Amino acid sequence: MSPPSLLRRSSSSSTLSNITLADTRESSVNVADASSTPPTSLPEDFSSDDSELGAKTDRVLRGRRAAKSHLSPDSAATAAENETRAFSGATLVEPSRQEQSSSTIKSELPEKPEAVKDNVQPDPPVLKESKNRLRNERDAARRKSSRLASIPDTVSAAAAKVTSVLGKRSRDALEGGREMLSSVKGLGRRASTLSRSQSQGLVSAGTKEPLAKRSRIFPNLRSSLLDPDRKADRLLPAKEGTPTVSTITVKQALPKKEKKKWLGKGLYVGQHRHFDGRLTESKNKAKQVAVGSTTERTHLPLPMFGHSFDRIEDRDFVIPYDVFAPLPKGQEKPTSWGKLNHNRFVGEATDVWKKKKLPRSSCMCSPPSNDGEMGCGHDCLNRSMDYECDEENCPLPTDRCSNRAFATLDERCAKGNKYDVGVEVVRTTNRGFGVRACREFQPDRIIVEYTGEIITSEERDRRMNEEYKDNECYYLMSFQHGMIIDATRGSIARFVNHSCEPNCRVEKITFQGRPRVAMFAGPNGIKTGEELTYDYKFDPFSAANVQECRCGAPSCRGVLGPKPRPKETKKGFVAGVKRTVAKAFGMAESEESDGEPQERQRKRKVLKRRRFDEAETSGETKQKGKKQQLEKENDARAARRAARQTSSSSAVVSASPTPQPQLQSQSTPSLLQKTTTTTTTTISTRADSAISTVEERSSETVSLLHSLGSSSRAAEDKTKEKRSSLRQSTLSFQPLGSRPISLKKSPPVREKSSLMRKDSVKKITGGVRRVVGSLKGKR
Ligand SMILES: C[S@@+](CC[C@H](N)C(=O)[O-])C[C@H]1O[C@@H](n2cnc3c(N)ncnc32)[C@H](O)[C@@H]1O
Repeated sequence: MSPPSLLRRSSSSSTLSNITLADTRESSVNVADASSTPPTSLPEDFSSDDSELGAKTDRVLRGRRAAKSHLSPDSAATAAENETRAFSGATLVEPSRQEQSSSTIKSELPEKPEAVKDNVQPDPPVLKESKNRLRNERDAARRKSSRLASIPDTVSAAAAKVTSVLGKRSRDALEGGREMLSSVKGLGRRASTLSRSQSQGLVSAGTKEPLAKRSRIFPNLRSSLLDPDRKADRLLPAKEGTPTVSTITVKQALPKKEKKKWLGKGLYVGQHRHFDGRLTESKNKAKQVAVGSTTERTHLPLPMFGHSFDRIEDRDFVIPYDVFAPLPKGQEKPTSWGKLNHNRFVGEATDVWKKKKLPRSSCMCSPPSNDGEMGCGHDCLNRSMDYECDEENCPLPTDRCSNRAFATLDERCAKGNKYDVGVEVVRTTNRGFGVRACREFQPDRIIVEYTGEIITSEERDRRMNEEYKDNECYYLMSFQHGMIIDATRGSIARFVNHSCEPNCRVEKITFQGRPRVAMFAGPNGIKTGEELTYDYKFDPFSAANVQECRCGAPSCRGVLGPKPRPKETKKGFVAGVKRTVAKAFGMAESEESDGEPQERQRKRKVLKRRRFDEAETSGETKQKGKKQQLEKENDARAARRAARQTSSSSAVVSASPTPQPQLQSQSTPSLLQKTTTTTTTTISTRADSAISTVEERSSETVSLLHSLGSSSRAAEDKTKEKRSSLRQSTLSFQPLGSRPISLKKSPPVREKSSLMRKDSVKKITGGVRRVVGSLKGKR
């Protein structure tokens, strides 16, 4: 009978054990050692009564099993017995191999001492020597075992590193692999994973169901590794007709094959499988038809491979317009900013506003014929007059009218979320705070309203002198009726910086009878992250207020506001210097001045004089003709009036046969004098009233223009031109800087309507005055 130890070794379940067996000299004690793998099968003919050593080893072994499976030593022993029966050497090892391995080991191992052979109780010295030898061998085996065990350790550590950079799914896979490795390690040493799993209640003695449930990724592999019996069972074909306990257990533990559940919603849901992100929608549809794919994508593509072709090929790609990228939290915030999201009239401005109501306007647009097209385009009367359409002044429904900027903005801001607001304050490198877009804005789209306190110019001066005298920045902008928006307490738009090549523009629009100022995207639109800028058209009023511009645009004017006009042209200056030098040296004036021959200069002067004379003459002639005509008319009118008076006062005179002209001529001096005086007075009175009438009427120009309809288009075009020039003055920035403003009173702000009025009034009054003057002169 072969020693139990040898058989125990030969029946090790793991492949590793089998390999080790051929060249390792291990004793029975080695098998029982804590550091070695517990045997999984025992020979059928093994008996614990064979020797005390064997019995001892067996007890130790049973004790360990009990500890690992949390069973009492007795039940462990029972389990071990069951296991012994179940995992017999015959079951696990092929007979030929078994024989071979047994014989190999037998031949390699030293013969048992005689004492052992003869007597079951060996002599103590012999036993001691034997024990020493065994201990040495055991140490050697332990070293080898730990070397083997370190391999899975290294692999496991590497796996842990990889896990940290992978996604959840990949991490799960690796986790499974790692457990697998530790199981391998456990097989080599002490099956640590198994015992841990057992301690966690994942594997119970009877069933492996919970563990099987947990290992979704490699259920078979993992459970077989955790359960060495099962692996052995799988590796070595069991004897026919000898179903073992392990076979039954494995069948029970087999998990159900789980079916992957794809997501039912997400960004790409609905796209067909052959969808190519680089193609247009129509091309994609065509491709789908060509491929014949009808399957819709019901899951998200993995993000790590998304746009990989663009990255690999270093190709540009467009981010969708609705990308929203706000700044991360913790940005520097401006101090001393009182937020005010609507205009507030302050002090006298309220009265001014109440007195000077803006006229109403209305458009006559019709809905566009094509579906989806928007009405109230450039030819909308409201739009051309900078009025916004609403239910009362526009016949189009809201969703067909494109002239509802402020209504849209109000709706957007009411939502109050960051995306709809779309702008945020940002610290710039060299211009203090600025405003950036955290989303994209289409061209001409309204972005943000410029609001603040509406004050009169007097209040502006007071504030500049008293409240803001130590400020570095001012937030004043021209408004309506000579009033000013002071956005020191105002909306975020006050932080928008100037640029000589701006991406936004500022417009004043009358919405429901009230003027409002807002920033609109320029013709190129605004991209996410761009800083908003507009041209301040800054009026510095004096050189002291001129500020250096740091916009960095290629066409930067260098200063905030219009470029300063050069005082003297280089040509004139050079010519002046030349003249001075010539005079100083007593030289005759050079033949050429400013590079022009004197003769030509003289001719030019003569020509100029002649033209001037001609113009004067023709003007005089015209004036003379007009005067004569006027005189004739006046005379006739006076004569008629005199005749009427004469006929009423004296019948004699009327009855006299004296021809009318004579009578006229007789009475001419006194009558004419009187008439002329009356006429002059009447004309001058009329002129005054005409001026006032014109002034009154001009305020109605807006509504008149509207009623004129198509015939007023030409007038509108002119108005448009004027408006563009007006915007410059109306929406220019008020003087900034530390200069006390009241010292140099700012010129009155010219408004659109007032400019129209003044121009037309000037013409009319000029004409009337000329006529009156000529009449006076005649008199
Ligand atoms: C209405 S504030 C704009 C917000 C201001 N940056 C702030 O931090 O409050 C106008 C002031 O900003 C500065 N600024 C704006 N645009 C500028 C530019 N292009 N170059 C230099 N300074 C500019 C000037 O000091 C100007 O007086």
